[in-house]
Amino acid sequence: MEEKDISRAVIKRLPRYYRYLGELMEDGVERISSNELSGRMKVTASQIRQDLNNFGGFGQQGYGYNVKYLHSEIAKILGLDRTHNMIIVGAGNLGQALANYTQFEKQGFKIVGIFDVNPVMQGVSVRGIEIRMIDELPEFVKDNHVEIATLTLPKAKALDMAKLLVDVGVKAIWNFAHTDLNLFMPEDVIVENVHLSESLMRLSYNLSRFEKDHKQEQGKI
Ligand SMILES: NC(=O)c1ccc[n+]([C@@H]2O[C@H](COP(=O)([O-])OP(=O)(O)OC[C@H]3O[C@@H](n4cnc5c(N)ncnc54)[C@H](O)[C@@H]3O)[C@@H](O)[C@H]2O)c1
Repeated sequence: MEEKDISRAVIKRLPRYYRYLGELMEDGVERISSNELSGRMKVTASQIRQDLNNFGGFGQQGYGYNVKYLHSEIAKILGLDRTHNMIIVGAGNLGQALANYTQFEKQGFKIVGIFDVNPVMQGVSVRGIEIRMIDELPEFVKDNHVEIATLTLPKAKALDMAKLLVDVGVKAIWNFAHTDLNLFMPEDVIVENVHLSESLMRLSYNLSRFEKDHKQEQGKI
């Protein structure tokens, strides 16, 4: 399958296709046309065909897409066809909430360790995963083939921690601390910054716009 030159916009949409296809599989649906998928996802059928054609076209005229096949091909593209060992650094509210969420494991992201600097937390378990102290981290990363580190620690500590993690062999950082770590990391370190408040700001913008439009509509009557 050709995967080169897939635009970032398409890659960004793939997780959503993957989620819908997973739901279709759970419902026992074996094939789906781009029109049906379009109805469910509220994306135009031509956009769906265009997006999925990037990968050599999974669809067949008059047959539609084989849901299971498409799901597994997208999984391969997204690297979900294998397990990724992951640790959480910062075992506070957010770190523990992420550790308690079982869905990541189902998608192949296995939380193998949780780390913190607060000695009070040493040995406490979250969903059966023991919280360890940072001094154990370098050896743990090497021994457990840790690929991804989730950063849920204070912003001021994030960069130093990221550097330490990279030094001991972590390849990817899922960063929740409010700093754009990618700007400070070597290019071969993969960083995904997550800012829930940005999502909330988009919601707020849409809400304000809706209210404004609604008032204008009322003004016309
Ligand atoms: N990106 C987002 O959308 C989002 C949302 C909520 C919170 N946050 C951020 O996530 C971080 C955690 O938030 P929280 O509410 O869980 O805070 P918290 O205070 O409950 O937890 C932070 C934890 O990090 C630990 N810690 C401090 N220094 C450390 C170090 N050097 N190494 C390892 N652990 C260390 C603390 O002991 C504490 O247990 C904060 O930076 C917060 O701003 C981001």
